[in-house]
Amino acid sequence: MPEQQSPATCGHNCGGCSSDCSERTAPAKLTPNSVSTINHVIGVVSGKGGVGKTLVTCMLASELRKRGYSVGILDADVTGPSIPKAFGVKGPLRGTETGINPAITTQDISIISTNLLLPREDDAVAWRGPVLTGIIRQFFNEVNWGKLDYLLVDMPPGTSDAFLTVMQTLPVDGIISVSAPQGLVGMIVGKAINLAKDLDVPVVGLVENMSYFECPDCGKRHSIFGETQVEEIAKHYDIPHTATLPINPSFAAMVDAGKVYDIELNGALDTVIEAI
Ligand SMILES: Nc1ncnc2c1ncn2[C@@H]1O[C@H](COP(=O)(O)OP(=O)(O)OP(=O)(O)O)[C@@H](O)[C@H]1O
Repeated sequence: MPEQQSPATCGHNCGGCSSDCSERTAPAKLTPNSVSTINHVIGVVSGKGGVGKTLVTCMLASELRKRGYSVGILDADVTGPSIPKAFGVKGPLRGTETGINPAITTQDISIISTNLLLPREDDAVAWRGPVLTGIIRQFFNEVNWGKLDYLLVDMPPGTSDAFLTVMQTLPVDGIISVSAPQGLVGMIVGKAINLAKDLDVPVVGLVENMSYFECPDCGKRHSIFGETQVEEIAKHYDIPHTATLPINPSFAAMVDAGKVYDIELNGALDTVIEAI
């Protein structure tokens, strides 16, 4: 949690202080730049790394786009960005007087990501918390997003600086949590859900990724990582909409080939899409 300041050291920066003092004001939310309007900001979070949050972000963006919405993705995973590769887009990006132009995929999805700003996509990013959070803010309010129905924010794993910055300074309408059917994952995902609730950000959906594997020969479903927990977690945390995704090697292959848009979901994420 943010540090608690004493009245003597108070800098009137409520976003960086957990004190519940009488002068506390809600942290101001950022607004997009003068050429941009964004109708809905949705965070995709997990708490635990490697559960498929980026894949789910890309799938949700693609599905929304296929339904005719204008969509952008803000890759808030500043040190481990993978959204551009999944869509097969590269930098460099160009700037204008109002801000930086996002990369646009062939399907017209706008993307901003650290990887689009680096000379080489495997260049390491070794920035500390304040720099990372500054970049996330700039990715929101110094990018020429234009008119977007949805901006999806792919969060880094965990609940540290980046998570707090997104939840407290971006006008997030709700989050979708991504989980996997392992007890440990469920517990850690719960931390992100609880923190979002503490910050008054509604959790609108839960996607359990790698929920099962369907044998391509006999069609039988196998619970590789354990039995599904999606309904149990949703009930426990009062999350209204759930969806499950199988383990499917073709998903990873499509991501690696930059063709995430072409993955056929066959309605797998419909309940969550309709919730946002
Ligand atoms: N359901 C799935 N079936 C097959 N492969 C998957 C599935 N979900 C994710 N993957 C693959 O697993 C890897 C990790 O997924 P992804 O990058 O989406 O996870 P993440 O939660 O965003 O990770 P990080 O914590 O690093 O941000 C990727 O190679 C991805 O393509």
